[in-house]
Amino acid sequence: MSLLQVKGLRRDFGSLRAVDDVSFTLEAGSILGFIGPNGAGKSTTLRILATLDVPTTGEVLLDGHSLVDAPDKARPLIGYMPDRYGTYDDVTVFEFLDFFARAYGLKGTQRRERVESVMEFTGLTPLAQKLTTALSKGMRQRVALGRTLLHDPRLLLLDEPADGLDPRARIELRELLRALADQGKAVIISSHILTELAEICDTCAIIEQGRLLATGKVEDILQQGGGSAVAPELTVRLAAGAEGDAVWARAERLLLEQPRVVHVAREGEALRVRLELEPGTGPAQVDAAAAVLLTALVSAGLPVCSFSARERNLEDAFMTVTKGRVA
Ligand SMILES: Nc1ncnc2c1ncn2[C@@H]1O[C@H](COP(=O)(O)OP(=O)(O)OP(=O)(O)O)[C@@H](O)[C@H]1O
Repeated sequence: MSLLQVKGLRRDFGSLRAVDDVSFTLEAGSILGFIGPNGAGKSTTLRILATLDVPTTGEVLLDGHSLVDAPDKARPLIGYMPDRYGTYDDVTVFEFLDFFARAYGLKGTQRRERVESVMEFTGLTPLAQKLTTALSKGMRQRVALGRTLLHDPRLLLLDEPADGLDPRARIELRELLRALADQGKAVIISSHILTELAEICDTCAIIEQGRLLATGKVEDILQQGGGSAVAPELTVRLAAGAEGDAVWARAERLLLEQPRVVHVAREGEALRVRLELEPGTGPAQVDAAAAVLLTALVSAGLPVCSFSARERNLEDAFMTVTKGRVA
């Protein structure tokens, strides 16, 4: 049985249906990316999963306990990090975590050990005596994550945890979440930053206007709707040398004369080439089309120094699944 089972979840706010018939399951040890634009219903769904709200209809089972009928049994299993989390003035990292550990009912040595182990895991030990208000956003966010881990929950619900983090803090967050999944925790992370989710998640769910448009393994979603595993876009780099712009212009003209090429644009030191291929085209046909272009460029004496097809990414899949209706 899956750790989390969400069945036909619906949440109406007056006449607005914020969550509309959402169903999915999540296994222990896996990370689900919850993707959708602003207002899609991500936070509402996560709040219901955190037992902070109740669905209009539908059912959620966590380790067999109904979140609607027996929230008290499910709560100890849940760690929830909302999209806006506060810290208190004049409180150190240790005091902040210790306060919440008390709230979770931990006592004495057990409490101290738990706070220390959470600080160790999140890399906060050297900052234990720093005021939380003096921390960077990335570090404050680790404190918030640490707070959700104090009672060792089995399901982690993280609402836009990567929002506003710099690239380094994002990578570090990714590593922390992977380590938590490796410990057997199930993680749901919502975001509108698609590329980032692709790297971190095992499965993903795309939501728009309250409805799930696609769910499944990231690889399967990448294939969905687009028909091909590889986006028909190529990147060509030239060793243009002294001739410079003339070489780029020649390559651009030549590429535009080739069959299937619909668009060529210079981007810095590369040409991006878009192809038009029939729906259902597979990677082999994309490769064949690319080979024709490479042969044409080399035969014309153009100094190609790199030539690659761009992998279809989650952003492409999102645009296909939502039919480009949302940005
Ligand atoms: N308490 C509420 N009362 C009325 N409407 C609400 C309430 N909470 C959310 N909504 C509405 O429900 C819809 C879904 O909101 P939700 O916050 O779940 O979206 P989201 O995907 O998390 O977006 P964001 O990334 O902007 O937080 C929105 O139209 C929102 O205005």
